[in-house]
Formats: sequence, structure tokens, C-alpha cells
Amino acid sequence: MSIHEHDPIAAAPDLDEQGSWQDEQSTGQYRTDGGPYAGSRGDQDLADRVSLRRVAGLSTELTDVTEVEYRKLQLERVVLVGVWAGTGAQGAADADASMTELARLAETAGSVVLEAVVQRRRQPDAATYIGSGKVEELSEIVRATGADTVICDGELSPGQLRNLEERLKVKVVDRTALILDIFAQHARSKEGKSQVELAQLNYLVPRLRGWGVALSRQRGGRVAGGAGIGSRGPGETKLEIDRRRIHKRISQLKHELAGMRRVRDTKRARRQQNEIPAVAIAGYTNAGKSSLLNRITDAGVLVEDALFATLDPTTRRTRTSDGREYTLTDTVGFVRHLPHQLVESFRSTLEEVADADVLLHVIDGSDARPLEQISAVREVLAEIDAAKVPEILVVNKVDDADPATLMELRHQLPGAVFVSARTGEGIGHLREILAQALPEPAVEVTALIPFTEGSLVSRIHAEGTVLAETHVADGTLLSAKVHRDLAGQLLNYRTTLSPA
Ligand SMILES: Nc1nc2c(ncn2[C@@H]2O[C@H](COP(=O)(O)OP(=O)(O)OP(=O)(O)O)[C@@H](O)[C@H]2O)c(=O)[nH]1
Ligand SMILES: [Mg+2]
Repeated sequence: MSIHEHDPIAAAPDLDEQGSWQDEQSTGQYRTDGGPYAGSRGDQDLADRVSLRRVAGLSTELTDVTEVEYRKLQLERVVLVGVWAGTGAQGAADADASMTELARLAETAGSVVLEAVVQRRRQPDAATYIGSGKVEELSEIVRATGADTVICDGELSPGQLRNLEERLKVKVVDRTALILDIFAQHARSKEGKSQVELAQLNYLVPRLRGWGVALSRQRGGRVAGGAGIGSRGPGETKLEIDRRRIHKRISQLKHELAGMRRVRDTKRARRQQNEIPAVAIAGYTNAGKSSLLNRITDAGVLVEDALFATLDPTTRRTRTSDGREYTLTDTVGFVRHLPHQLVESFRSTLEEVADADVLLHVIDGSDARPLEQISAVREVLAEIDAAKVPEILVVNKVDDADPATLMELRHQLPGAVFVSARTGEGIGHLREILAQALPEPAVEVTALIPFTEGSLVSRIHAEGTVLAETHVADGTLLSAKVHRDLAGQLLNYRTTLSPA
């Protein structure tokens, strides 16, 4: 079970009397009778006063004592803090879902979660994220649990981070830094490492002045393994590193990445020239994207029950059952509020998704809130200009999903394909659907189209690639690559004349 050494409630018994705490055991029930999430009263002050609420059941589960000892030495002991504006039971459930995800992220980064609390507020406090009065209570919890780090569920301003560190006397990091840290730990390829470092530096630049002064924190380089969240980054101390050097490193990284991008572009252009349709697998982190690639192509890509296990795209060639070749690319997963620094520096990787002919959008059917995963993924897709790519929704992990949820999903997502990458269920059907969705290879035609059929010429321009075009007395003479359908309609106008 949890590794609380001190129960914060017991350690601060008067908190309970003030009604500040609500210890919800794992019943899944939320108070709606004037408790923290009683939105109907609309009394923000009251809500503020009573709203720092424990999120039950989020402590890292440890199986034996030796593991506890080991982790104490190796890992950070963290308290999670969230601010949530939603109201009612739904608001409470949303807050808990967000905190559960934050806990998973923290654990993926190697931390032990000691405690999680949320405050209901209309918006985060401009100076201290949670209400200023709540910082004292949080400080109590930090002391009672022996935590050495507080992780806030959002992106905090440099001032908020500094103020909180000053008052809490422990390291404070935000969700963005946490995700950047996981990426830094998981990056394998040179390109991936450079992309993450660039994102980290862009995150760091506005936070250089003053941040960390409270603790005069020294940070190591990427190789400072085991030094905790935020320390696997490019490194920062106010005194040591001057801004100019960071900016120089940023341009150097951008230059390197531009070079790697050219290689990627060339490869992709070659595939496009060969007219091999490209399929990209996209979706929420841990949805089973790599598992699906492995299941369809025997790629042998790393599969892990961890967030952001995959950062580097893997492309494999494979064939439809009727023998047509296509490529399948597995790439980095998405998450709610994916830090924009990462989206920016992973842009070249994400272009694999934007340039694909078809998207397999993988959803974890065993997740408690699959529809939210879908909208988070679509938000990122829109950001990288991939919203236009035809998409096949693939609900994965049907072997592990709740049958009632699946039934509901079938209703909510007509057209989605339900599969299990683990057992192979539904994969045959998915391959059929995919084969139908693949664009037909283009056909090269040369045609003389009379001026009265101007609309055909427009269609060729819109739907195909014109290779040469000239106007002659009888009409428009052109050669173009067009899809099979259009080629059929041009049959009567085919000619052996050459427009060149
Ligand atoms: N029960 C079940 N588990 C699955 C299925 N597919 C994948 N998993 C598990 O889900 C976890 C994540 O799988 P991955 O294939 O690594 O997921 P991913 O989407 O590539 O994850 P990231 O690269 O981290 O974003 C692993 O523990 C898999 O074993 C499935 O069909 N059923
Ligand atoms: Mg993966």
C-alpha cells in the first residue's frame, strides 16, 4: 500500500476541524453537499477555504520494504498539487483524472508519489498557483510526508515557481518540466536527444532569472542520472550559465536538427516518388501504438507500460492482403496539454503524421476516459496540420476493456475498428479497412481535352499532378498523374500526341 510514514491528517488534526480536508477513501464517491466541489453555491471564497482536498489512492504502490529503501535512495519523493476550476461531481472526477495522470507521469519519471491534493479555484493564483493561504497547509504536508519535491499540475510562471520554492523550501516543478524530463530519459536517437534538449532549453530561457535561487539549486547536465526531475535537463544555475551561451546552444541545436530534417525529408520524398502510400499510427501515449505496429508488421519495436516509451519514429514497409505495398510509421504519443516546446521541436518527427495518406488513430479502450484521449489527440493533430489526413479510429485493448464501455464506444464511434494488439482480435478486419482506405496508385495519362470539357481540366489540376500542359487548336493537351477513377473518365480523350 502507500508508504505514508505520517498521516498528514493526523499530523495536522485541526485542519479537519476547519473543514479544510476531505479524506476520501477509495470509495469513488464525491461530496456534493457543500463540499469542495459544490458548485451550486458559487461562493468562491468559501470554496477556496474548504477546497484543498486529498486525492485518495494516488500514493505509489510499493510491494515490499526493500523496494521502499531502494527508492528512498534513488528517487524523489513527491507531493502532487492541482488547481481545478470545474464544478460538481463531474468537476471532481475531472480533477481526479488529471491528478491520476500526473501521478503516472511522476512515476514514469521515477518518483514516488506520497500525497496528492487539489484545490478548487476559479483559476490558479497569479503568485503562488494555489491560494496563498493554502501554501501553509501544503507546507505541512510536505513536512509530514518528508517529500523533497512538489509537482504542480500545469505550466507555472517563473514567479510562481520561485514563490512556491521560497515558501515550501523544497524543489517545485510543473507538469511541463515533468514531461520534458520523461522525454529526456527516453530519448535514444541523436535526433530525439537534440529535439528534447531544444525543448528543455526553450522552457528554461524565460525561467533563468531568479528561478532556483531560493534553494541555490545546482543542476547537472544530461548525464546527471538519478539527480531527479529537472536535473536531467541541459542544466541551469543563474550564476553559471549565461543567457548567451544558451542561445548559442539553441541555434546550434536548430542547425543540427535542420540537417537531420533534410535527411528525413529526402527519405520521405523518395517514398512519395515511389508512390508507396504512407500510414501513420498516432494516438494517446500508452494506447498501444507500438504494439499495433508490431502486430501488423513484426517490427519488434519497444513496447512498455510506460508513458512516452516511444520518441523516435519507426517506419516499416508492409503489404495489404492483395499485395499492395505501404509504409506504417509508429511515432511519439500525445498527452493532454502536450508542452508546446515539445510540439515545436518534434515538428519534423510529427510531419510524418501530417504527411501521411492515412492515420490510424489508436485509442486505449481500457482507459477510463477514452473520449477525452481522442479530443486531446485531435488538438495536437490540429496543431501540426494533420487534422486533414483521413483517419481510421482504432479502439485497442478490447481484451482488457470493460464490455459496457466498449458497447458505449461502438455507439459513440461508428466506423471505429475494435482490436486487441495483444491477442490479435480484430486485426484482420483492421487490415481490410486499411487496404480500402489506401490511395490507389496514380496512373500516368496523356489526353487532349476539348475546350468544352474545361471542368475535367480543372479536376486534373485539383486531384492529380500535371506533368506538362499546352493549348492546341482542339483543346488542352496535357499529361498528368491521376487516380484510377479520373483516368477512367479520360479514356475517350487519350492521345499519343505529346504536350512537351
Ligand atoms: N491488454 C492489452 N494491453 C495492451 C494491448 N496493446 C498494448 N498493450 C499494453 O499497453 C502498454 C503500452 O503499449 P505500447 O505499444 O508501448 O503503447 P504506445 O502507444 O506505443 O505507448 P508510448 O510509445 O509510450 O506512447 C504495454 O504495456 C502493452 O503491453 C492490448 O491490445 N491489450
Ligand atoms: Mg510506443
